[in-house]
Amino acid sequence: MIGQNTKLNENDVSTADNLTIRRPDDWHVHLRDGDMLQAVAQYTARQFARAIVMPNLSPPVITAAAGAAYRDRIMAALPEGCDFEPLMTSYLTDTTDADDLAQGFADGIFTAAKLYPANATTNSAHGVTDVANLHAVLERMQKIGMPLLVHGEVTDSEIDIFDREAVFIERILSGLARDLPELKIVFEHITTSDAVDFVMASGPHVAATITPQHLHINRNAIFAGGIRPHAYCLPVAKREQHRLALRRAATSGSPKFFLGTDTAPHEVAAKETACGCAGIFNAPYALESYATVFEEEDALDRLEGFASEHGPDFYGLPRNEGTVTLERQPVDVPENIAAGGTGIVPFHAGEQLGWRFAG
Ligand SMILES: NC(=O)N[C@@H](CC(=O)O)C(=O)O
Ligand SMILES: [Zn+2]
Ligand SMILES: [Zn+2]
Repeated sequence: MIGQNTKLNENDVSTADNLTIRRPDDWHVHLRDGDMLQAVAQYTARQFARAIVMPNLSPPVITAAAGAAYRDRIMAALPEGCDFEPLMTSYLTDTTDADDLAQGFADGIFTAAKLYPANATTNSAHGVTDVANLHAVLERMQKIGMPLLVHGEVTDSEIDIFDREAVFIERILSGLARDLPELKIVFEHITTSDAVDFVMASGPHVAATITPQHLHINRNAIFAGGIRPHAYCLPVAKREQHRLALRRAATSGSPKFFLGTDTAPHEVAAKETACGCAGIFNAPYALESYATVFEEEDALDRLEGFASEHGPDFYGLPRNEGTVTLERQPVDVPENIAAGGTGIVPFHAGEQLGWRFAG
């Protein structure tokens, strides 16, 4: 719904002063644990009603008991009575037990299960070495309607880092989708036109999340005038042609694409170092960042579908009640957000965005 505007036609999406949409969800977040969880959970809970919480803690969240305990720690990190629901995920390993996983899903502890190819990204050392090891687990997930979430990159060091997503589609994902046609698969944080094409060509059980950073930056941002650790995440940003394909997909109105920020906080000290961690912390200005892209693409009227409808529809969960409003007002993104000793540099640090989250 586009807000009333006294000066302009109220149907003119691109010039309205505010934008009110159904309360959105974030279908891919890293909330971490301990002090970092305490520092960052509020940012996701402020903008989103629900979030799919990644299980790549150290050690990873594998059992239903660990998932339930982590959910309790997340709620304890938020103010009393906070209206936010963390949706927990189980980290798949070579030895995941199908019965345990199905039980965790039936008990409402796990909403989905996450496939990290071993060593693909942060805290994925316990990930899956060969999807063949997961066959029985994936068949069970298909049967019970439990979504599979995928970090879609091969880990073969012989494969160029910019090709790892496309090669993952060829070598692994296309076979999975073919062999398990009813399995709900979310291809997480897609970064290439190859991924967009694959999702579009697949049946209704294959969807994808798209992050703000992959809509805003291409790989040049990582090397702009020097090496830029705060623009580095995995999968790494690709060429401009891929960014443009992602923008078309996100703003297309297709129910196969939905919001997943992949907010991935790392302290400054862990980013600005000889071997900096992968991950961009975008939770504090997530909706403002997406709204900027949708406005640039003349598609503000499609933000609600992407942010608040396609995700729950795919997962088979109810859409949220209530609304949030974005106002057309300049917002200065700070250089650093307090957390731990050195803080975190947020996405868009030092920039001005044109939308303000009004609650
Ligand atoms: N996206 C990232 O660059 N990093 C994530 C892991 C992930 O989502 O792959 C993290 O946990 O830091
Ligand atoms: Zn990932
Ligand atoms: Zn992630």
